[in-house]
Amino acid sequence: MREPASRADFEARLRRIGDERYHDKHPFHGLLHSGGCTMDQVQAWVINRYYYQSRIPMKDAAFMSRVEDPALRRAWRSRIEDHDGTAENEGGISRWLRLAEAVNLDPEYVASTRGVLAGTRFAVDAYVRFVRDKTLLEAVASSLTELFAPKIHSERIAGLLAHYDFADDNSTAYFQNRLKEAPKDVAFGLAWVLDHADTAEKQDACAAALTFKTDVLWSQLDALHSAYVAPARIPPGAWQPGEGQLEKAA
Ligand SMILES: O=C(O)c1cc(C(=O)O)c2c(n1)C(=O)C(=O)c1cc(C(=O)O)[nH]c1-2
Repeated sequence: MREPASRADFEARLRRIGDERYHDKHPFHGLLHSGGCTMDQVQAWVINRYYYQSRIPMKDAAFMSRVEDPALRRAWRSRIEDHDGTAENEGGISRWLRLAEAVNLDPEYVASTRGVLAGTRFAVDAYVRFVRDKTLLEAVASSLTELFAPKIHSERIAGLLAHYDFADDNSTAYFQNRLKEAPKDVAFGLAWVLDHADTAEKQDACAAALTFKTDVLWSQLDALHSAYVAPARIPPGAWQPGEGQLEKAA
């Protein structure tokens, strides 16, 4: 029988997956963060990325519906509140729609998810299904891309503020908040995975789940890049620049 890797080696294996495959290395993020995106491309990103945001609490609800341990459900449920909000706190979805307004998109249009690329839908829906259908261990492991998210959120805040007129504390509030919320989630998720992946096979399954998730993220940006960056090839039915605007440009 194969021995499982030590905790430290297993964690290093998971972190290497992020080093090699996380979507901070995708060329679309290079464009966005360096000020190279046109406003049409920024709008396309906001519209498509909303679909990911909108599905995250649904995948967390799918996860929780399968958890029998009340302590695990209690640790997990703040993820849903972070996105959907509470009576006291605005959630991430509403913050994302503030970003939509700041880039002159009609938030109702964005929330309708009309015009979202098929490639975005396929990738995001696959993530929700993965979490619904795989083991709880694989589901938690697939959330661990958030280990690598604070770096990209910091880069994004700095890049947007430096390069785009729409960027300010209001429009970047989503990312500012994630910097506060994500560390507690990922510390819990990582410890849970390290505790529960107690065989070599389970460790392999966790690595595969995290790899799958990096593919989910990368594929969304591939779809966006192919549709909206020259030579742009917008698929039938997808958002066309000029649609869903808050107000007509003067
Ligand atoms: O901007 C990003 O690059 C990024 C990446 C990820 C991620 O790594 O999945 C998440 C987020 N943002 C995010 O804001 C978020 O709320 C989130 C939840 C999850 C998850 O898998 O449960 N990932 C992410």
